[in-house]
Amino acid sequence: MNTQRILAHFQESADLKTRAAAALSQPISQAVELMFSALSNGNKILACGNGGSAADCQHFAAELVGRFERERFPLPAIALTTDTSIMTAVANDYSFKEVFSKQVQAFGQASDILLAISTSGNSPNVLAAAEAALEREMRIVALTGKDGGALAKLLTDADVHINVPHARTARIQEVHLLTIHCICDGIDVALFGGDDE
Ligand SMILES: O=C(CO)[C@@H](O)[C@H](O)[C@H](O)[C@H](O)COP(=O)(O)O
Ligand SMILES: [Zn+2]
Repeated sequence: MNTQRILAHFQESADLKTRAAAALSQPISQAVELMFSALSNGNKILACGNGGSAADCQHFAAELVGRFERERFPLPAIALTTDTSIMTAVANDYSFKEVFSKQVQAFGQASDILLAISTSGNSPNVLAAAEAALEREMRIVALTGKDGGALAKLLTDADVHINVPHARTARIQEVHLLTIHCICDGIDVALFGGDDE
């Protein structure tokens, strides 16, 4: 394979990360505050998304329940993407659109947080989960790209929108993962202190 193509991927990803830092640092900081406050009050975080974003949900839950960089007690985060029995039953008996919203209705409580990840902001099952979360008086942290899609329009002033300024799904996902690591670090700093206390 032509290595120029590989170099172009690295360059585009690095350029986007540099460009996105200024735009995203404020909403990422708001997401940390919202999540830390919810966790401190005994609430939990539910996460949903499709494909690569499903992997991001699991990655995030692993870092909260296990650990990120510091030794600490487990924090309650659940990826709604992992139980194949629930997902196949709901998809088979109702619709794929409801695979996350049924779980939000089952597990979500007022003041819990839904981490909704969609590069287009238009995945019907993520939108249904967001609607179910709002009905339950949960707050939403939305990770999107492109124009934020229909998800952007659902959010209220109490929610946080982290919108990656790019059109390419892979590039957006790469910034979503960096954002997730920033959030995990922010929660650790809120718990234990750090350079920016
Ligand atoms: O990882 C990738 C593409 O990089 C894919 O698996 C991608 O996540 C899937 O096509 C998703 O269904 C896209 O959904 P969304 O980000 O638009 O909500
Ligand atoms: Zn991907």
